[in-house]
Amino acid sequence: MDSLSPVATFSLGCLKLAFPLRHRGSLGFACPRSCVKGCLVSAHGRSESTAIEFSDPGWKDKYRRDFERRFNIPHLTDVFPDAESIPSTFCLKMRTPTEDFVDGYPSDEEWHGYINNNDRVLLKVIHFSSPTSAGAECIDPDCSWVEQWVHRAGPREKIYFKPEEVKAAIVTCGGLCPGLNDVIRHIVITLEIYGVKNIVGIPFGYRGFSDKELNEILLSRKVVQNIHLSGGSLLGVSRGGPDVSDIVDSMQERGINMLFVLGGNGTHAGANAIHNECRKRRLRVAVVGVPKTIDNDILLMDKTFGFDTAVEAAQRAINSAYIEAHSAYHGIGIVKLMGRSSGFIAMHAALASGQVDICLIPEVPFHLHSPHGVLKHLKYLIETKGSAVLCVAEGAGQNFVEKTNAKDASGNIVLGDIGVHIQQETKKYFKKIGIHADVKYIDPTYMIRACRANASDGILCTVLGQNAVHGAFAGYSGITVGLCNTHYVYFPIPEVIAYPRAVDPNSRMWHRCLTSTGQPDFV
Ligand SMILES: Nc1ncnc2c1ncn2[C@@H]1O[C@H](COP(=O)(O)OP(=O)(O)O)[C@@H](O)[C@H]1O
Ligand SMILES: O=P(O)(O)OC[C@H]1O[C@](O)(COP(=O)(O)O)[C@@H](O)[C@@H]1O
Ligand SMILES: [Mg+2]
Repeated sequence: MDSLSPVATFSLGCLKLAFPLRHRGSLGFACPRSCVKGCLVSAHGRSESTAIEFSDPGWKDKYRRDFERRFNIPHLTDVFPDAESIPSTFCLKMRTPTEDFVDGYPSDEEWHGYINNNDRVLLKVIHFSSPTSAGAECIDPDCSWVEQWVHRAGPREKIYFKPEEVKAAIVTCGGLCPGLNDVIRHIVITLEIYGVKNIVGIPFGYRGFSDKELNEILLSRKVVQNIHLSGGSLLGVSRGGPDVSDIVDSMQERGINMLFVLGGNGTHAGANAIHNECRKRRLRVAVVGVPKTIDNDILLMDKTFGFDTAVEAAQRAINSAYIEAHSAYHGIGIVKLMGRSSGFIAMHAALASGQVDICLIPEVPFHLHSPHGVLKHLKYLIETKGSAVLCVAEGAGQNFVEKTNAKDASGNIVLGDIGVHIQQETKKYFKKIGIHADVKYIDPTYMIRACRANASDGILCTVLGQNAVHGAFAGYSGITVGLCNTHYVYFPIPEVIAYPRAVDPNSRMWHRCLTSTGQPDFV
């Protein structure tokens, strides 16, 4: 059993069976047809405590109700039932930016383009008719169709913050990712359109809340106008930092009542904890996340911003490896790509380039030296094609490299270098079998994430940034923004970070990758 696989447990009377979910991304289901009584499998593939009797004709309603409860997005009125709303100051008809609304907010005009709070987006759009369909995500053994609706993102007609009373802060945490500046820019621009004048950036991630040497960065449309033209983050990023209670103390001191948090799963865990702490202290604060990670390891969304750009940059590294390998006598190009526990970058870059013969990802175990291992296949490729390109995700094959037992400041495990290991083993192997091989190793590491967002990511960042602000003004907190089946939605944070999203080896995408590389099973 793949040790990375989350496991769902199904109760069968006094028997408990465990089935690997093979990283189905969501709603993975692996219950045998004989299973008459199962547990609710959550949308993130985890078993829930609520047992569902599939023989009960009302089980679907029960499932839907539970789903609605889990995907409910927290709102200020949950804690402050008397919180009053005002008509939105955001509109599609453009105002003069200098207008001060001296006569009150322009609510008497006919503004259009608002989202109704009851608008929903379908989370899953495929009706799998059988659990054996490729990539099937089923709830019950018959793979019945159950609609799962999530909340549509966008501007609401009523808002819960008066713009002149808002102090908004933006913080970027974790590793860099193309598009951070684009998101910052659009958060600032949209806040200004609502009428917010007090906007600050917290420098260097969560650390900026506690480090007295670091000052807030004042933000305005003028300051952010051109920041999207370069990669990185205007505000800086960091891992580690103060604990949640110190962060909320600092927010209180600074008077921050809207916090926009750009980061990956760690950052979002922090954002959710900040949201909970604010609720505990009964602070009228909106905490809204925007998922950032080149690894694309956030659940339930089509993709995270920066991923496309990283794939494009990774593809360029693969192309160089191909040219080197193809131009050398018995050339072998090895490329190591980022992807801590998810092989999305490697898989997509391999697919995009069409030049990869072997793609190795953390989700799919492989052997190096066995008769069906990677090295044997490299020999076959050299003998038949004359050259070969291998691309490996950094989290793959960690069983072959020495454990470092080290963690970074955020508590992420520091991985062993699988790229260098494969390079060395390849050289040794070809020397041993007496076949010439010219091995070239490329590790583009930070080059794939320190770049400026491409056009597609630029648009994604723009819409995510805008929707983050709409969500905060609408009074939601503890939420994040995502792209779901090409529509923009709000998710409650815990649902998207329950565990890292990973490539499903049974998915069509991985099969397409295998079709493209032509690689066999390496076990
Ligand atoms: N479980 C957690 N609870 C609170 N904060 C966290 C948690 N995990 C990580 N963080 C904080 O979030 C920030 C970014 O986390 P990290 O894992 O480095 O990057 P990413 O958000 O990209 O996954 C760090 O400042 C870290 O201290
Ligand atoms: O050297 P750093 O900054 O720790 O970054 C390395 C990690 O950052 C990533 O690019 C993205 O990770 P995050 O989403 O946690 O920022 C990983 O693929 C990689 O393992
Ligand atoms: Mg992370």
